Amino acid sequence: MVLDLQEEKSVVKSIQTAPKLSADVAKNIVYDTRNLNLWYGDHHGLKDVNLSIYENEVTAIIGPSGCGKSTYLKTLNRMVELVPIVRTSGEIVYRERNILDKSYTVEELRTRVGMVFQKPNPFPKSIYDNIAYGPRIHGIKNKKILDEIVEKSLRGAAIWDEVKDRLNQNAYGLSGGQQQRICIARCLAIEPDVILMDEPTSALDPISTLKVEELVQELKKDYSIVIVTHNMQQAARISDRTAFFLSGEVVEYDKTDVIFQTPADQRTEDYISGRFG
Ligand SMILES: Nc1ncnc2c1ncn2[C@@H]1O[C@H](COP(=O)(O)OP(=O)(O)OP(=O)(O)O)[C@@H](O)[C@H]1O
Repeated sequence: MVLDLQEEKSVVKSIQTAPKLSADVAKNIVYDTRNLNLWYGDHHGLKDVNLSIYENEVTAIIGPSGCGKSTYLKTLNRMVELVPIVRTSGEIVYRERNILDKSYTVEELRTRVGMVFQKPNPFPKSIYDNIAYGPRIHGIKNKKILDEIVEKSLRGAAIWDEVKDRLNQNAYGLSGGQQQRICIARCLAIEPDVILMDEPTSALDPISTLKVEELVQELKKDYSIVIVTHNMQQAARISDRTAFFLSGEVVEYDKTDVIFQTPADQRTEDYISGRFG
């Protein structure tokens, strides 16, 4: 599909304006997960999960290995469907529509919900082409518009100053921390509504980790962020709400201060004080 300049501008405008419709924002809930159950074959991976994700907040998902954190995150963009043996029941209402309903296409969902993975995974392309990839798929070919999107996204991911003079160099030449911010910029280039992050700093050194954490704080002004982390200090530092998962269940979900200072459930207290996990 080739668009003329006027059409491209209108595509850009619709991508930029669509996700943040105020009429969508009943009670500021972005995702409302209702009685979600998930099975991998016979294994009951998520059990009656009820969880609301709020707009312009950072929501942390914590819990010991194998408790279902990544599984839950991957239901929010339906990536979990890539596993053929997966079955789900319940609802995940995103902006007032159930995304588990077959009429909701994955393609539509992925224009709204971006994802950043544990290991930085830039494409083996130039920095510029990494960022322009998504917009090009959406039909944007005009160089000036792509230039603007690339700069805005790299600025948004706090890496513009570091890469602006080498946009045509391969992204693989960057450090791990820089690559992760390129991946975040790539995510921003499609103007998502929500950003899902699956342990985005676990492969990074402490300084890069700090930069990504600062970035997450900045990004929540414009996006809603759900972050899976093993690092409880990180959850305490950067999230507004925290959900503690155990064996596929949400044991406790509350404001992060409450979870870390006055948890209601003994199992939460035991976990955050390092007694297990
Ligand atoms: N593709 C799969 N097929 C079968 N079982 C799976 C699959 N992926 C995950 N599981 C199982 O589902 C449960 C939850 O896994 P999940 O990866 O969501 O946990 P997690 O809390 O993210 O763990 P970790 O912190 O180790 O990444 C585990 O028992 C895991 O073995």
